[in-house]
Order: sequence, then structure tokens, then C-alpha cells
Amino acid sequence: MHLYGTANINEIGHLEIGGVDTVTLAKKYGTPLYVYDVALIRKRARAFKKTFESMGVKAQVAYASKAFSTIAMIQLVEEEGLSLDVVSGGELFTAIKAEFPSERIHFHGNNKSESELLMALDYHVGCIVVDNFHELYLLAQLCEQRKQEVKVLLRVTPGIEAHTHDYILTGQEDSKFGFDLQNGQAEDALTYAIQNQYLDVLGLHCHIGSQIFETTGFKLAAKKLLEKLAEWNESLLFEASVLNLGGGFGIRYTDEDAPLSPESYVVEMIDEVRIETERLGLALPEIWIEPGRSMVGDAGTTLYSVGSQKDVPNIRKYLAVDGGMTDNLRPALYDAKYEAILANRANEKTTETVAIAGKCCESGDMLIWDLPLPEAAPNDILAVFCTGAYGYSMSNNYNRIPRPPVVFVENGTSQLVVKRESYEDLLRLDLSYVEKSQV
Ligand SMILES: Cc1ncc(COP(=O)(O)O)c(C=O)c1O
Ligand SMILES: N[C@@H](CCCC[NH3+])C(=O)O
Repeated sequence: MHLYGTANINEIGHLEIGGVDTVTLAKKYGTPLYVYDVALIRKRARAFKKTFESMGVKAQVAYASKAFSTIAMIQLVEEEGLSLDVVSGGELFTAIKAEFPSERIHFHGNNKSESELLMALDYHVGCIVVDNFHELYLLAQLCEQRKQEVKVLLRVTPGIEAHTHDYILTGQEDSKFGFDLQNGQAEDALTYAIQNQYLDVLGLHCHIGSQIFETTGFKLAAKKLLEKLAEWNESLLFEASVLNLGGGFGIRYTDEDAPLSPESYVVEMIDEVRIETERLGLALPEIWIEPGRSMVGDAGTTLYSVGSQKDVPNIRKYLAVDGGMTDNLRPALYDAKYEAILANRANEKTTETVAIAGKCCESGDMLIWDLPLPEAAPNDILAVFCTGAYGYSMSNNYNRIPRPPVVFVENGTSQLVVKRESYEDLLRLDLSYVEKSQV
């Protein structure tokens, strides 16, 4: 059994996180329940920041809030002094409501609407990461109308195939994101942007994908971007003050995953940028990164109650829990693998291998296909590890299932930071079609 962060098994054989018994949490808040180990999130944030500091490199570590965006999480990011990557009006609105300092917000997105851009300009975000020509011209026009300057990065696709699931690859040439670096699009965009008096171009951005275990792709991307910057330094007299290398650092979900420590990704990136800038005669730019998964992934655990079982002799035994693809879409979407234990019987020997099914009306609603467990009974508490990134943030209401609440645990106390959705909440946007309805 692999335990993460502050997790341990207490003297009564229960899983404890942040010094709090998870069985008590399940009783207090109900199940399903997302539990976040705050100390582990702080540890990750500090490790990223400290690595840049100790290597004497100016940097911004922007938490990619798509991984898990709530008011409390954004307040925690602010407490730790990170920057924030938002990718939609909704994530920006959450940041605004959490009173996150606007100058440390970076606004992403491959199809930002006019109203989203206006919202970013109204709020004076620190930087807009411009993705395509439509956005570039629209932003220039809006800034011109408002006589407002804005700092921008140009997102480029470096043409790199990182080793990860096809659906979460983003740096390859055939991608919906960014200006192509090879075919001249990026150069055209830069030429336009640096001539516009309202666009202050800080530099380039790239993101090669997610759940990546090697540093080769990041280093290759850095090299490609810096080589182009050296070219543009000559031809366009452009000097980048920022190089944003995105996020994507992999984490351990199961034994099959062998990630590096978050710090080592950063160290190798910095080394590469130093080597290449020296070789090309460029000034060392600020290095920005955008970790999402590696900030919160293994800090999140989902607690479920075991319900029905179905034994298919000689094939498999299904154990159903009170959540599923509504609170964790990743197994259905990416065939993602997870580990889990019975939180109330954590010291017991595993005696059988079962399949963990969700409660949705969908055969693909499976959380884990082969999980060794002690023989489980109804109301046992199943703890699925590493659900902190893209769990809550991709949750949905399929089958009109309400979203679970979120609790933060730290130093022996728990705090509810997102309430459980109620059936009433589910209907809050519904309007009646017939007269005299009770809706
Ligand atoms: C532009 C950008 N930055 C950062 C991230 C965060 O990635 P991860 O959660 O893998 O660190 C993503 C998602 O892949 C992204 O698209
Ligand atoms: N949502 C994906 C990652 C996408 C990252 C954002 N570009 C996941 O759960 O792995």
C-alpha cells in the first residue's frame, strides 16, 4: 500500500489524513467525499518555489487551477505566494471572488470570447496568453478601444510528441493549441504583436502535455523556443523577458508510474535554459511554469461507501460505490488507473481482487478494474487515492447525481470548503414549461 503526504494508518486500523480519521470524516460529512491534504499541497508549492530560488532564477510558479479550482484552493495558492493560471471566465471569476491578486493571474484558453477578454482587461490580469490570430486581433482591437495596455505571452506549439496519453498531448504540430513554431505562424503573430502599441509582449509560452515522466520533452521544447528567440532577436530585435514552459509534470497513481520529484523537472529545465541561452548569446529570461496535477493530484483522496455487489462466477466480482464517473471521469475518459483501500479496515489482509463500479447507468462507469481488497461489506469506506487533480474539476451531474463536498484537512482538523450539492441545487436553473408547476 502506498500512502501519500500525511496519510497513515492509526492505532484502530483506520486511514488517517492530515491527522484526521477518514472514517470520522465519512460519518461527519457523508460520502462520496473529496478530502485534501493541505500540508502536502503546501509542501509541493514550497518545493517548486524554493527550487527556483535556490538556483537563483527569477520565476513565477502559476498553479494551473483547471486541476482543482475552488475559492478555498485559490486562497491557499495565495497564502503560498504562487501565481495562478486560469483558462476560462469561470476560473477567472473564481479567482476574483477569492480576491487573488490580479497581477499574478495568467489567462489562458484557445477560444477566449470577447466577454472573457473584457473581463480579463477589466480585472487587469497580469498576463494574457494569446493562443491564435483571432484572439490576437480581437485583443488588439479591444485594447485600442479602451486605450489599455496588456502584457501578453504568445502560446506556441513547438512540434513535440511527449510520451503520454493521446488525449492529453498538446505540444505536437497537429494540435488545436497555439501558434505553430515551424511554419511561420508564430513569427507572424510576434511581428504583429510587437508592432502594436497596446500589446506588451513578454515572451513565449508552450505546454507539451500532461502526466509526463521524462524531462526530455521539456528540454527539447525549451531548446526549440530559445533557438527561435535567438533568430527573432536578430531579425525582429525582440528580446523575451519570460519563457513559460507550462505544466505537465507526472505523478504516481499506481506502481506503473515512476515520476521524478517535482523539483527535478524544474532543475533540469533551468539547466537546459541556462545552457541554451549561453550558447545562443541570450539573456536569461524569467522562467514561468504551470503545475496543476503535480500540485494537488496526490493530495486528494475520495471516500466512498460500499453498496451492492455482484459476483459473476469465474469472471469477476463487482463492488459498487456511491459515486463513480460523476466525481471521477478519468477512468472512463482516459482509462486512468487508481489504487484504493478500505479506510475502515486498512490493516486487514487483501483476500480477493474486485472491480469497483460506480452508480451511473453506464457500463463504462468503472473506477478500478482490478483492486485487491479484504472481503468488503456494505458501508465499508473505500478510499481512492490521488483524485486531487481533475476529479472535482471534471465532476458532472450525469444521472442527476449531486456533486460531493470537499473538505480540507490539516493538523488534526477538518474544514468544509465546498458544500455537498443538494437535489434543489440541481434544479436551480430549471424553468417550468407548464403553468401552475411547483418548480
Ligand atoms: C497550458 C496548460 N498549462 C498547464 C496545464 C497543467 O497541466 P498539469 O496538470 O499536467 O500540470 C495544462 C494542462 O495540461 C495546460 O494545458
Ligand atoms: N484533464 C486531464 C488533463 C488535461 C490537462 C489540461 N490540459 C487529466 O485528467 O489528466
